[in-house]
Amino acid sequence: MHQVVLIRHGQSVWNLENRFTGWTDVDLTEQGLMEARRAGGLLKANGFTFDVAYTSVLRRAIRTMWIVLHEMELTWIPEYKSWMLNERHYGALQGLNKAETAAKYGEEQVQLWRRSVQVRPPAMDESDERYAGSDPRYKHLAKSDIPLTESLEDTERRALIYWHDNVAPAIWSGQRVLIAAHGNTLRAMVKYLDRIPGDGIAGLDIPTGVPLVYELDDDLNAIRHYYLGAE
Ligand SMILES: O=C(O)[C@@H](CO)OP(=O)(O)O
Repeated sequence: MHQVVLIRHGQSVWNLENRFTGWTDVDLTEQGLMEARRAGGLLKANGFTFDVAYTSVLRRAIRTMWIVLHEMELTWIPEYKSWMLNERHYGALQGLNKAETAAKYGEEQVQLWRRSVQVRPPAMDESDERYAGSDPRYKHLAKSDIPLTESLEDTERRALIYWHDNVAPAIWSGQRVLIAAHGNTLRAMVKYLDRIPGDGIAGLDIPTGVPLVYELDDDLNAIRHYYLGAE
């Protein structure tokens, strides 16, 4: 049996302010830092350990991974960062308040943007100062890979390329893997691991800073999953 532990970053400043975040690089709040410390402590107390860790290029996930590894006395293990594990790109909605946007466009429309598998939020313009193409961390990307908006399905496509190219081989080689990522990247992985068809994932939200343990068979099909230390 194989095992992989997924963790969504701790509460971020924009989680707290209820703003669409996506690729915006906001930091953790005090509560988020505490959630990450608690997660690391819980993993250690429950006998977990890791050989390798993966995260996005966004500081809320990176910092969560670092804190978890620090608490576990595992800061020495190899860690890899990739834009492919970034949060779903929220297009032109990035930065807007979710409640104000719902008041303007209606709850139903905002729910579609947030939780539909295929619907993309309104796209950002390339001339927008928030455009990721002007951020040095994405300068090595092909222009066609730099999103202007993404559906959950788009996010799933890139996250699974990363899974198949990097994570699955590590698991198969016997390494114990930690992935610190984001609400929608992890929803996309859960959708894949649990083979949830269509819009079946719509009602699933992943809490911040709680380790989600997946036990996998030799073909990396999920056998069971559980949250560690969740009430
Ligand atoms: O704003 C975001 O990027 C995400 C995660 O916080 O929000 P949502 O819950 O709408 O997917």
